[in-house]
Amino acid sequence: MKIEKLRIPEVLLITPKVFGDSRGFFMESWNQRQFAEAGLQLDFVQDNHSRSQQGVLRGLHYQIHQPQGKLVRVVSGAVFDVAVDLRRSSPTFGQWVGATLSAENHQMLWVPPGFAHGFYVQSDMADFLYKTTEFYAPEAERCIIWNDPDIAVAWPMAAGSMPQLAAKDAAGCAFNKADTYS
Ligand SMILES: Cc1cn([C@H]2C[C@H](O)[C@@H](COP(=O)(O)OP(=O)(O)O[C@H]3O[C@@H](C)C(=O)[C@@H](O)[C@H]3O)O2)c(=O)[nH]c1=O
Repeated sequence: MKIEKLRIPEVLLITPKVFGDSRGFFMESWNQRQFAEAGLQLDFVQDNHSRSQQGVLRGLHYQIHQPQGKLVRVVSGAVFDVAVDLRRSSPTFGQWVGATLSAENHQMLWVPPGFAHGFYVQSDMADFLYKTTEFYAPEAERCIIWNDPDIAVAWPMAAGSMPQLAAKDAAGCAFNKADTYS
């Protein structure tokens, strides 16, 4: 398992070792010891699975209380996955990083607590799996609008095209009015 820091160094891109053979493949999708060696002692409490069709965008989501760390991956299809730093004390506050996660590249992203998270589905369909370090807390849920001009995520979609959004995501908050972390 290779664990790399991205431009925002707390966000990690994980490339598992994939053992292919005539039956298919095997990989470890989570290894507590290797994350501990990389400085992250994580206790996951929830595993989630969502399926989305092409053009769906979910995000940019976070929980202002009980902030969740998320270890995210794709087991069918491909998405562009994004983490936005919402920690006011951080030198990268308001910045984003992204990576393409797919069933083909098997890569995972570690999105730490203190970040908003979202993804855009590029394949016909995508199955998205993630582990979280805190339970779902709907009253603490917040959403920043996906196309906020200050954050300016470079979503891989044609200029002027609109993603498919949940009503709550279409009504997401502007970054400059959003609740953030200290
Ligand atoms: C996230 C979540 C939702 N739900 C329920 C609430 C709702 O009725 C239904 C669909 O929820 P949502 O529309 O919020 O699902 P979704 O838009 O997929 O929300 C997720 O988006 C990605 C980007 C994240 O980062 C996640 O943390 C989470 O916010 O599932 C749970 O029961 N537990 C959960 O942990």
